[in-house]
Amino acid sequence: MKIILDNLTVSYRRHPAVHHASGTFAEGEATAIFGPNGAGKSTLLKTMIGALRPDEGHVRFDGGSLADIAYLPQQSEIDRSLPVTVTDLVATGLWRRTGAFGGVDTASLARVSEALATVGLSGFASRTIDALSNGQFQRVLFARILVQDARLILLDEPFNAVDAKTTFDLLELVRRWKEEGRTVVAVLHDYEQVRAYFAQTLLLAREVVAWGATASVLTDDNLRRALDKVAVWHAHAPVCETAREGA
Ligand SMILES: Nc1ncnc2c1ncn2[C@@H]1O[C@H](COP(=O)(O)OP(=O)(O)OP(=O)(O)O)[C@@H](O)[C@H]1O
Repeated sequence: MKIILDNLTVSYRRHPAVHHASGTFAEGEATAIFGPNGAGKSTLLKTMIGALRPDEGHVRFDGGSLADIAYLPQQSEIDRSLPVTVTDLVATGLWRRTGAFGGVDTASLARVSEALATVGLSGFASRTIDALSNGQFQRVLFARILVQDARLILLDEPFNAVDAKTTFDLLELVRRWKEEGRTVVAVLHDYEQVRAYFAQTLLLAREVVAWGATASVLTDDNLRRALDKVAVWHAHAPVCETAREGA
């Protein structure tokens, strides 16, 4: 499925965090969203899943819909104090098929077990999620994405505070998803990870600085332009005039 941003502006109290962004996330590609802190990366993902409403412009899905998306928020936004088991959490990835109260049948349990094995967590099925390390928890969330079987996978800083071995294993899963023809979009801060696993990059600094083949986007010149843009806008982002007209 292809995702098209059409002149997208998203604001917090009319101060734009994403400003007139246009472009296309290519189908079956792995695209990194790269940019300085405060560049609007998380805001863009939240708008793509429908959690934030644009002031102006649209997100369009070509060949799919919101229901085909698996979204992984930043770890800091997830409540890990809930007394749920690893199996319970991974099984929520099946809700789209079973409904929230559909129960977990034998076939579903088999899918959950298989996903846990794939992420190297066989034997963790009945642990509660508060008893996991950051890396183990992130493996569980990737297992949940596996059972979701989504065409579009959105990941927000998936390797933050995650150990090197887990990061490597989960990046290999990203590679597999791409080989399976899924569309993967990930917010990342690690330049080497982007270069090794993401053929496409969107460099965002509130506005689109560059978008295309990673090698041509992540140039010194573009990175400097991105930093300059965010430095100027970050502290006193002005009210967007077009957003104000629409408000
Ligand atoms: N709920 C909110 N209310 C008001 N302003 C917000 C809110 N969330 C984000 N912002 C502001 O919007 C801008 C973009 O934030 P966003 O989290 O999208 O950036 P980011 O590129 O994901 O940053 P980081 O790399 O630090 O996670 C920032 O200036 C931020 O302070």
